Amino acid sequence: MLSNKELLESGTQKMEWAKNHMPVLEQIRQEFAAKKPLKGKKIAMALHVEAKTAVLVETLAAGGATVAITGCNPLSTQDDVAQALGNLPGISCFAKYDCSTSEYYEAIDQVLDIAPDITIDDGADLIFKLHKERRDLLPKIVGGCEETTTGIHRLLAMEKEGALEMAVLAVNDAQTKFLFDNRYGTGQSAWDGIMRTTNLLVAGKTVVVGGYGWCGRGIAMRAAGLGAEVVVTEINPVRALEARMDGCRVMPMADAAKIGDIFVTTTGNCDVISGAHFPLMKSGAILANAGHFNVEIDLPGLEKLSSGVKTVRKNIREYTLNGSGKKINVLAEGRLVNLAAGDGHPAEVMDMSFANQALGVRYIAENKLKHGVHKVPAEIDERIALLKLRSMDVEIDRLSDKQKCYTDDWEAGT
Ligand SMILES: NC(=O)c1ccc[n+]([C@@H]2O[C@H](COP(=O)([O-])OP(=O)(O)OC[C@H]3O[C@@H](n4cnc5c(N)ncnc54)[C@H](O)[C@@H]3O)[C@@H](O)[C@H]2O)c1
Ligand SMILES: N[C@@H](CCSC[C@H]1O[C@@H](n2cnc3c(=O)[nH]cnc32)[C@H](O)[C@@H]1O)C(=O)O
Repeated sequence: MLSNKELLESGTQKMEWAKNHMPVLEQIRQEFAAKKPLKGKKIAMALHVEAKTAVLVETLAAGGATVAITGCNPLSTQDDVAQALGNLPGISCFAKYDCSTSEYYEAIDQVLDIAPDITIDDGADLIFKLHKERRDLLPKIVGGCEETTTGIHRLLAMEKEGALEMAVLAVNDAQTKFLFDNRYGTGQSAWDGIMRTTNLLVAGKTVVVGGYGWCGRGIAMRAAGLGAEVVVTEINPVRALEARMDGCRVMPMADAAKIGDIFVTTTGNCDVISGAHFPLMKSGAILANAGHFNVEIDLPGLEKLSSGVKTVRKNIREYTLNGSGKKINVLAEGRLVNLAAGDGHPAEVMDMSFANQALGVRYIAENKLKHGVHKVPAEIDERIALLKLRSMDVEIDRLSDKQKCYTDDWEAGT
C-alpha cells in the first residue's frame, strides 16, 4: 500500500501526463485563468475520478470556481489522483476506490454540502439526490451538465413528467462528445480494459457486442480490427441493419450466447445478458460491460445458477454453473470495464468531452437558462472541433463567396 506522499506523487504525475495530451482543455484553462469567468461559483461534481477528470477540475478552479468532487462509479476512482486533487487549493475530493453503496451516497451528500451553483454529473446521481433529498439546495442552482447517454435519457424522462427543477446541458449530445468519446473512446478503452485484465488473445475469437449505438459501433469496429468475428445483438431494427451492413452478424442474444467467446454489453439497459443465456454459453466465456452501471449483465441471476464463485485473476470472477460445471468469467463485477479495470478513455478523446464540460459550465454561468434539458450551443461544438484540428496540425478548406451563394441558392439546377 502506498503512503499518502507516494499517492500524491503518483497522482500528480498522472495528471501532468494527461494535461500534456489535452491541448483543447489547456487552451480553455489559459483563458479561464486570465478572465476568471467562474469567479465565486461553487461547482459540485460526480465524475470518474482519474487523471483526465482532474485536468477538468483544475480548469474550472483556474476559472475562479470552488470545486467539490466525488466519483460516479464505486470502482473507477484512482486513489492517487483523488489524493493529488484534494491537495490543490479550492478543490475538495471525497472519492474513494471500492467504496460501499452507503459510502458512495455519503460522498454525494458531502459534495452537495458545498451548496453548489452548478453541478456536473455522469449518470445524474447528483441531480437525483438534489430532487429527492436535498431539495433545499435546488433554488440556488443555476444549472448542471450531464456527461453520458443514459444520464440524459433519465433527465429527459424527468423533464417529460414535469419533475426536472433545474436547467441541464446535455453534454453527451454535443457532436464533439459522442462521435468521439462514445465511439473511438469506448472502442479503444473497453478493449484496453478487457485485454489488460485477461491477457488473452482477441484474434480468432467470436465477440458478441450487445447494442450497436455509438459505443457498440466503436467496440465492434475495434474487435474486427483485432481479428475477431463480430456478432451484434440489437432491439432497434435500423441499428441492427446498420450492424449487418457494417459486416457484423446479427442475431438475438439467445443465439449469440451459444457461440460467443467474449461478450461486451453497451446498451444502457438492464438484463441484456440474463438468466436464460448463461447456461447456453461455452465454458470459459468472458463477460464485460461497457454501458451503464452494473445491471446490463444480470449478476444476481448468474449467482443463482452457480454452485461457486471465485476470483481467478485481478478483476475476474469465475462462476461455476450448477449441473454442467461450465465456467463463466465476469470482468470488473459487471461495472464499466474500461474504467473499473482500466484507465478510461484516452486523454485526447476526453480533451474534447471535457472541453464541452468546461465551456458548458461557463455558458450556464453566463446565461440564465430555463428549467429543462438544453443542447450544447453549436458554436461551442464548432470551436472545440476547430481547436482540436489545430492541435493535430490539420487544416480544412473554407467556403468561397461563390460557394456560399451556390449552397444557399434554391433555384440552381442542372
Ligand atoms: N464505457 C464508457 O466509457 C461509456 C462511454 C459513453 C457512454 N457510455 C454508456 O454506454 C451506454 C450506451 O451509450 P451509447 O451512446 O452507445 O447509446 P446509444 O443510445 O447510441 O446506443 C445504445 C444501443 O443499445 C440498444 N439496446 C437497448 N437495449 C438493448 C437490448 N436489450 N439488447 C440489445 N441492444 C439494446 C439500443 O437500441 C441502442 O442502439 C449508455 O449507458 C452510456 O451512458 C459508456
Ligand atoms: N456513472 C455511470 C455512467 C456511465 S459512465 C460513461 C461516461 O464515462 C465517461 N468516461 C469514459 N472514460 C472516462 C475517463 O477516463 N475519465 C472520465 N470520464 C470518462 C464517458 O464520457 C462516458 O460518457 C457508470 O459508471 O456506470
